[in-house]
Amino acid sequence: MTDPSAPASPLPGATAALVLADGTVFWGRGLGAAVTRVGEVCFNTSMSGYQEILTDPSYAGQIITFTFPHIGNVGANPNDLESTTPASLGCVLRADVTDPSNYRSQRHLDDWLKSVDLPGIAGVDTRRLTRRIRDLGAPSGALCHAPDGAIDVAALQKLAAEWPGLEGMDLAKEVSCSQTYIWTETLWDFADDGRSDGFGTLAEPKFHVVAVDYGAKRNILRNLASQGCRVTVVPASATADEILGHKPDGVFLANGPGDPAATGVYAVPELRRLIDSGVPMFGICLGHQMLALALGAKTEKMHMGHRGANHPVKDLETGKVEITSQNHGFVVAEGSLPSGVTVTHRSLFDGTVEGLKVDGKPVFSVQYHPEASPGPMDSHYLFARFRELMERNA
Ligand SMILES: NC(=O)CC[C@H](N)C(=O)O
Repeated sequence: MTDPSAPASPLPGATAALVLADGTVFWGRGLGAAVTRVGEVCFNTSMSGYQEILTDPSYAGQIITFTFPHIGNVGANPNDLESTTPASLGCVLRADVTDPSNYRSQRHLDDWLKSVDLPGIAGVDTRRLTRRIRDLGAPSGALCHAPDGAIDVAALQKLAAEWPGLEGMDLAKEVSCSQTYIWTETLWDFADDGRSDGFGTLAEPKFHVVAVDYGAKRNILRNLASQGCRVTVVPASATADEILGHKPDGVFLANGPGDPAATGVYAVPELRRLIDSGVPMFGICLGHQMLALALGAKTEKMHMGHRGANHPVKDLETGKVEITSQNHGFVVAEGSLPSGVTVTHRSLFDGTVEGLKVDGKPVFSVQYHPEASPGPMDSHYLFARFRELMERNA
């Protein structure tokens, strides 16, 4: 039922609204599933790859604003999914979704959003919303798609205001696999040009990697397989004994959603034992943050986070700058790093820690997403670096 005291929609025929905890309302036209979702509102500046972004499990608990205005114009297909069921909560778009025009498209974005139960809102002034997030930090918000226009702003504001926020939330346990499984699919073969399922299969594995699944993206596992690794994917709750019981040549710590400190409660003691075991380790994003916690450092919530495919990062060892794909709202507090841990990479946007290595041990990590799905492939060398560590350790 519509609350009569609620502000009237300034947009005739509005079928969706995004209401922030402070009462700010963005009216628009609904797309996707006709549902309401409540979470943190963030923004991503990538100009492509909306399907990979929406299915990245690291986005659990988040409503994603796309700053790029034309989303949906290349449709949707099954090859661009980073997970089967999206953990993100919905999308906020500037322009209405036009008919898809791309040879890889198999269905309309609106149709795909419906099939995975995700709501969207189009027609929003995403520049205004993004500036608000930049200036005031990522707010809680409620996104409602109601095809009959019955939108109760006061009720949505209440939902947003009561949402507890990502700090202290362990969401890895919600998106992690429940059973151990084997991954051997390799990267997309561009020679195939996307006209069929062009993923390969690892023929002769050279290494065995155990990947701890805090919310792993498929293209990370494909990158490992393309480096010759047969990957055993284990749940986030796996113990060091279980992981080492697989006799891995290397241990990979995946990306994932939520607050690393909350996830660390059960994972950190296990990671400490893995670091001491001398096995080569590589962590990405949440995996990097968890590694830092296991080394005795602290993590903290960022003001608005880093989300996009255009973030410059400097490799402090080579002096090279790589353009990276990022998605994180927490960061390792540099001042809390113990001696024996070296900062290897730094953000050229805000100077924050983007990479670490442990002196004298085959252990390193990055805060960004070197698989770059979507994004430039400047950082693929890190998967080769992990393989080289395993070669040297053999
Ligand atoms: N991509 C990720 O792994 C995200 C890590 C963590 N949830 C953060 O927001 O900082």
